[in-house]
Parts: sequence; C-alpha cells; structure tokens
Amino acid sequence: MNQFVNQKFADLKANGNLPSPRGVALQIIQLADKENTTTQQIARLISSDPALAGRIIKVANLLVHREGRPIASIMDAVTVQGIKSVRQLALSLSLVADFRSGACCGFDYQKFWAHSVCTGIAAQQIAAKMHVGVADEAFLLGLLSQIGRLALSTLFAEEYSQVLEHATTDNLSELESNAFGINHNQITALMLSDWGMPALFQDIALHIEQPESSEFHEGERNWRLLHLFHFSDRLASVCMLAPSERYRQIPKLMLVATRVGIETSALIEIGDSVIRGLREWADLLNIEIPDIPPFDEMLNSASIASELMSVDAQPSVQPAIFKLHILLVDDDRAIRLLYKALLEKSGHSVTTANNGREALESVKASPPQLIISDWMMPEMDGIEFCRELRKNPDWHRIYVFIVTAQESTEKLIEAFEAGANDYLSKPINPKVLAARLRSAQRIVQMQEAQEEDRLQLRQFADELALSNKRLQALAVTDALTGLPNRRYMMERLEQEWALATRAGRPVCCMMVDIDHFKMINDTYGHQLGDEALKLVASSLQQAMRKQDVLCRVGGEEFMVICPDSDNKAGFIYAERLRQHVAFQPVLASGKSLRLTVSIGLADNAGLASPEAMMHQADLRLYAAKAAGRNCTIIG
Ligand SMILES: Nc1nc2c(ncn2[C@@H]2O[C@H](COP(=O)(O)OP(=O)(O)OP(=O)(O)O)[C@@H](O)[C@H]2O)c(=O)[nH]1
Repeated sequence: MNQFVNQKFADLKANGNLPSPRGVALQIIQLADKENTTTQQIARLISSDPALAGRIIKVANLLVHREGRPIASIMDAVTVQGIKSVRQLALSLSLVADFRSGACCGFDYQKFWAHSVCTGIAAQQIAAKMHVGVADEAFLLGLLSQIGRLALSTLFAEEYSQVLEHATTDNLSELESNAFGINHNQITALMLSDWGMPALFQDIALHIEQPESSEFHEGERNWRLLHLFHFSDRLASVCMLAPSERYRQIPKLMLVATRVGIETSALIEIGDSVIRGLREWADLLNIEIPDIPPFDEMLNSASIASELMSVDAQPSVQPAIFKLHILLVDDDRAIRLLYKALLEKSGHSVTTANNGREALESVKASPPQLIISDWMMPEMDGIEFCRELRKNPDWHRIYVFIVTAQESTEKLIEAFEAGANDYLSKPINPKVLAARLRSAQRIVQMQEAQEEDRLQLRQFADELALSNKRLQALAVTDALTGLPNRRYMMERLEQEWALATRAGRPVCCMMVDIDHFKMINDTYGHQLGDEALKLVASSLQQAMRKQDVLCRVGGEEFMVICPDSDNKAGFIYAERLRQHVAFQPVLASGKSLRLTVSIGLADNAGLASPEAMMHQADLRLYAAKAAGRNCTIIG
C-alpha cells in the first residue's frame, strides 16, 4: 500500500471514529495481547459481560463443537478456542453488536453483517474441507473481510451514501478512492493490521474482490487461501442478492468455484450448508437475512443456461483467432453449460455430450476438431472413450484433452496411451485452458494445412496419371480417324503372333488400301479427302468382326489383324470388308463418292515372324492393285 493511503488511514484513525470494539470486548483484546495471560483470566473477564459470554459460548458450539458434548461454560469455550481466537471473536461480536445500524442511509447495515457472516461461514467450511489449516480463523477473517465498508459508512455517513448511490460492484473502490483517498479494501487491510491480524490476512482482505491483482503465485497456499476467501465473498454476495439478480450471478460463482476445485455437486452441498449456518448465526447475532432458496434449485434453474451465455468471459479467455469445432464431454450438466458458454464466447462452436458413449455418437454424426473430455463419467469414461475413438483412423487427427483431478504419473501415462493428446487439471483454470487451446489450435491448424496439401498432391497425382494415360493413348492413336496407329499395330501384331504361336493357332493380317485415292484429293481437295478417309475407316469398322483389330498404318492404308484365322477364313472376312466399302457410297461434304479398296492377305502358316507375314500381305496388296484393284489376293 502506498504512503498516501497509509497516511490517509492514520488520519482517519486519529479522529477516533473508526469502528472499534468497546467495553469488555476492548478489555479482552488488551488482556489477550499481554504476555502470560491465562485462559482463566480471559474467561473471568468475559463472564463480566453476560451477553458477550452467552454469545461466545454459542459461537464456540457453532464453530468448534458441532459434534459431541456441547460446550456449556465460558471456561470451556475459551479453552477449546484458545485465547487468540476468543480475542478475535470478542472483537467481531462487539462490532456486530455496536454497528447493527448507523447514520449512513445508503448503507444496509443488516445486509452488511449478513454478508459478512455468510462469508465467514463459507470460508470456515471450505477451509476445513480443503485442509488449508486456518479453519478456526477463517470465520473471523471472513466476517471482517469487508469491515472497511462499515468504516467508510461510519466515518463519512452522508458522502458514502452518495458514493453508494452511484456505485456498481466494479467501480465502488475507484469511487471511494476518488471521494476519500482510500478504498474499503485498503481500510479493511489496515484495520486488520491494527487489530494484530497476520499479514497474510491483510493481503487477503486487500485482494479479496480481485484475486488477480495479488502477487501470489498460482497454486501456492497463499493463492489458494485468497481464492477461497474470494469464493466465500462471491457466495455470500449471491446469497444476499435479489432473486432475479441472484440467478444472473450463479454462473460467475460457478466459475469462481472451479478455480478452488469446487465442482457443482460440492457447490450445492457447501451452499446449502452455508445457508443453514447463516440462519443459526442470524439468530445468535440478531441480524436479518434474506430468503435464500436451496442451491440445488438455483443451479438447476432453467434460466441458468441462458444466463451462462452472458457470463463475462474472464479476461484470459480471449477471442479465438482460429475457431474450432469442440466437443465437450462431462456428466456434470452445469460444467458442460459453463464451459460451453466460455468457449462459445471465445468464438468456438461447441457440442456437448453426457458421457463417452454419447460422445462417440456425436463424433459419428459430426466429427469435431477438438474434444475436451472428463475422465470419470458413468457408462463410458474418458479413457475408454479415447480408446474407442482412436480405433477409427478417420478420427486420429481429432485433438483430445482429458480432464483429470489425478495427476499421478501412472494416470497420465494411461491417458496418453489411450490416445489423449494432452490433459487439463481439475479445476480447469480458464487461463490455462485458453493457453492450451491456443497451442492445440496451432496443431489442429497445421494438421489441417498438411491434410489440404496431401489432398492437393493426390489431386495432382490423379490428374497427372490421367494425362499420362491420355498421352499414352495419343501416342498409339491416329489423330484423323481415331483408329490405333502404326506403332500400336506393330505391338499388337507381335502379341497376336506370340499368342498364336504358343497356342499353335492361326493368325492372319490384311493390308487394305483405298484405290485411286490421289484422284479424290486432286479432284475434291485434301479436306474432302480427309473426310473420305474417315468415312472409309468407319465403314471398315462397321463390317469387321469384334475380335479383329483395325489400324491405320499409313496415308490411305489400313491393316486388319484377325486372330484365330488362317488365309481361308481371312479371305471370307476380307471380301466382306471389300464389298461393304464398294457397295456403300461415301457421302463426303455433300458428295456421294464410290470408293473401293484392294486387299493383300497373309497368315502365319510357314512364316517366321510377324514382319514376314506383314511383308507378304504387302506384296499381295501390290498384286491386287496390279490385278485391277477392288479385289483380295491371298497368294
Ligand atoms: N486427304 C488425304 N490424303 C492423303 C492422306 N494420306 C495420304 N494421302 C494421299 O493419298 C494418295 C495416295 O496416292 P497413291 O499412293 O499414288 O495411290 P492411289 O492414288 O490411291 O492409287 P492406288 O493406290 O494405286 O490405287 C496421295 O495423294 C496422298 O497425298 C491423308 O491423310 N489425307
């Protein structure tokens, strides 16, 4: 705290109006602060104020001796609680008794004490549950944690009323500092210091409303205590609110609860127990408390889901740059709603599932990019879910976080071996969640970019294969007629020759040449010549057998390979082709032309190679030309 604030407090203290214990309570404090004071001396002094003595006995029963033999005497009460605790208790009870009302009209004294008592009860119960070692003192610190407000209302009754009129929860401290040079948290811390409370308590009081402003290290005892008191303060605030406002604040309270490791079921249990305790204390201290419904009812209110959507995302949950489709798996409905709201607030799209089995169904329906799954769940737990998920190769790239309360090495190894990519410790710290999500986002983004590259490469490879196929086809195809070309003919002839030789079967080939084709070109032009060539090719194709192969081997020259055929059979086919061409007029560019072909035929009988067979067919073609054309020669 800076010097100015310290000076300000010293000035306030000097004018003597700070709330402080009086009468017997003051004497108890003074006596307790002396060395060598005995329990008997304290008990005797307390007994001189029967009202205070009665309260201290009741408090001792409430705070310390819930079970077993009740405490009936002041001596027992002091012995059980210890001089130090009784000192703080006398101080607190005296303050409650003396400041039940006051001059500050804007300050609700009853509500103030109800809130303070509620904070104390919550802090005490949680401290006991969490074994943080200050359970006895936690009540008193909780009770006094906002005493600075009472101080301001006492010191500046009128001005503080005006400040309160314009203040919200968020700007109260700032308005107080502007108006009085000191805020209620600072006054609280300095008053606690003045009353001899430990330095840690002062720090807690200073940062109770904004624990992030402290310099405590996350996870350390101080940090945990501060968050414990922050949670208790928030819980008390929720209890004090009007019903409509209360429901709006529940989601925020749940968030704070998760920071101290309190899950929804525990929150209900603690909340209800605090409400019960508050009723007992209200009777004892004679303070009014509002009607507070059971926590179960508050948490399961239908309105929570929508309110969750308006949860002020913590500053650490920044808007995501790369939005993810996240599947959130948890059997705790409130946790699902809470984190769904938080993640959606960061821009991610979130689906939820109740357990591993439901989650698998959800993945089947729409695979997410990232999964945050609780470990312990009914039906199918997080580990089994992970194992099932990884069985499907399509889901290998989904990034999986397992949420666990157990961080033992074996457990973590089990999670990783089941297929988890990372783990989150319970309670999930929103800052850590945001940081881990950012790192997961980078990995998901990288994997997706890789996958895109892979798909693109595959597409390129497919296209390349297709164009190679096209090129290959082009290399063996005649561009004008679309028939296989000479190169193909040579390969095919060799294949058919080899097959026929191996099987001891015949094969023959025909050389087919259009008669007087030069004349067509010369008379009608090359273009019409081309058309006529195509028409003769298709005419030959129509007339030939399915198993025969027709190729264009040169200008106006074709070859037909006839597997399983000798010269005799081949002659019949050749004649059929020749006649088909001769009798079918060719209609080129509107002109009806009569074309004929000459055919030379040879089979494999007695020949040594396909070239020899081809050569022989060629010779016979010349013979056919010489014989007057439009005929077939076989030898
Ligand atoms: N339009 C066209 N003409 C071609 C093509 N290839 C070859 N020719 C022509 O076909 C003609 C072949 O002529 P020749 O070898 O003298 O034989 P021909 O006129 O058919 O006479 P014979 O074979 O003796 O009956 C030439 O005029 C070539 O220019 C082609 O792709 N298109």
